[in-house]
Amino acid sequence: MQIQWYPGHMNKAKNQIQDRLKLVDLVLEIRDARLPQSSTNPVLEQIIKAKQRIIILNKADLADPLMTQQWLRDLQAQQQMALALDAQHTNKLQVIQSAVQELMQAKIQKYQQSGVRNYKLRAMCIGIPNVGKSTILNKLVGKKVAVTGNKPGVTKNQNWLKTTSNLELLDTPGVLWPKIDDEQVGYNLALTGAISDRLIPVQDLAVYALEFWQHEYPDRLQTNYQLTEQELVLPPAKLLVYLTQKWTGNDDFERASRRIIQDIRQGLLGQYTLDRVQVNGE
Ligand SMILES: Nc1nc2c(ncn2[C@@H]2O[C@H](COP(=O)(O)OP(=O)(O)OP(=O)(O)O)[C@@H](O)[C@H]2O)c(=O)[nH]1
Repeated sequence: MQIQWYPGHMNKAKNQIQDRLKLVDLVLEIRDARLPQSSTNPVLEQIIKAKQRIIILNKADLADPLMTQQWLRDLQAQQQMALALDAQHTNKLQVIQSAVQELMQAKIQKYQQSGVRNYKLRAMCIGIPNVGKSTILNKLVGKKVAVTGNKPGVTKNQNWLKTTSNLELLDTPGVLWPKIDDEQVGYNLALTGAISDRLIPVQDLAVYALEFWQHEYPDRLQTNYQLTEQELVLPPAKLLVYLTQKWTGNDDFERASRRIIQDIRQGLLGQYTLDRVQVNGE
């Protein structure tokens, strides 16, 4: 798989995030609920760890609800505050405000004890492209704000965006590039549209998706594509051949592959979570 990755990018992202971290009390780390693992960066994880953090599994409306619950339990078991969100269809993000107050309890108490009333809690949104950072920022602020974070170096003076509570947000979200040294992570990111699927041959992506659905959600695959029991268990590459012939009447594998990927993105194959929680013994 050819995915361009240069250490320079990583260093730049690392330095930018590190600089901005000094300005905030906490980090709102936005992940894709379908990819709680693949949509983060293990290297930058070390830097962020130093700060108080709330992990937001966004796009929960697209993810498998049972898996989301398992992921939340898993994160909470690691003493990590985490919540699931559908920022697209939720107007008020009170759930984030409440989590911030809970996480910052000790700091709030200190302010209160020293008689400071108009204290602010400052946060930064962080996340890989397309996870919903702008959507969340806009909704927390209550209006559409220009987000300049994806253009490194543009913003010199940091602006603070006010929300309806005592939370203020840095106007430049930190872009957390995914670390793609694992082929499966690349496939997961491409399937959800987090990275361009031109980076991976479309047929490979379709075969990967078929294999995943055969394994995790066979009923939906069977119903949606009207497969017999025998067809459902074909090796995934053979299943793609079968579907291609059925749909295109010829060997237009690319068209059939695109259809499968489109069906997944449009939700025709249901809610799904590509990163599975590792349960002990698995
Ligand atoms: N279904 C669904 N879509 C969402 C949700 N949140 C955001 N989106 C959509 O996901 C796409 C990306 O959202 P953005 O808010 O632009 O994401 P971003 O992280 O700021 O993206 P970059 O600017 O690329 O870094 C948009 O089409 C949003 O409408 C959600 O909770 N559910």
